[in-house]
Amino acid sequence: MKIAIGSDHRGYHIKQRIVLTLQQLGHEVCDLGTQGTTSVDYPDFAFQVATMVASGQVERGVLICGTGIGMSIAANKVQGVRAAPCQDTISAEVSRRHNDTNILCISADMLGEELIDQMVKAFLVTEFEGGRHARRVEKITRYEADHQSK
Ligand SMILES: O=C(CO)[C@H](O)[C@H](O)[C@H](O)COP(=O)(O)O
Repeated sequence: MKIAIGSDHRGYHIKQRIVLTLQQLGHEVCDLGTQGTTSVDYPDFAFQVATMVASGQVERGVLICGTGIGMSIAANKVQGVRAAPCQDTISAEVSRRHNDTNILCISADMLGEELIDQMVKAFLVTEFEGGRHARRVEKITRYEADHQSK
C-alpha cells in the first residue's frame, strides 16, 4: 500500500520508527517531514499528507503530533479526508470498519511505541464494513460537497 506520513517536532522520533516499520511490512512510504526536532507548525504537514490522500496519490495517511488532535483538526479541513485521532487499537480498527477513515492521527506524547505499532497495523489491515456505515459516510461526503467554500 502507498502511505503518506507526516509529523511535527513532537512526533518526529515516532515518525521515523513508523516509517521503518511500514517499509519492513512492504509498504511504499512517502515521508513528508518534518525531518528533525526543530519546532514546526503541524498544519503544514497535515495539509500535505491530507492532500495526497484526498487526491488519491496515496491510499492512506499517518500523522503524528503531541496529541494527534491538532493534526486531525487540520487534516479534516481537506475535502475527502476522514482523519481520526486514536488512542488505542480498538478505536483505530473501528474507525476503519465504521468510518472508512483514511488518515490515522497519533499522539507522540501519550502513547507507547508498541501500542502505536499495533494501532498503525490495525488501521492498515482493517476493511471498511460498508452497509449502514456507508450510508452515514455518504451523508458526510454529500454535506462536504454541498458546503464547499471554493
Ligand atoms: O496540536 C497539538 C495539540 O493538539 C500538538 O500536540 C502539537 O504537537 C503541539 O501543540 C505543539 O506544541 P509545542 O509546545 O509547540 O511543542
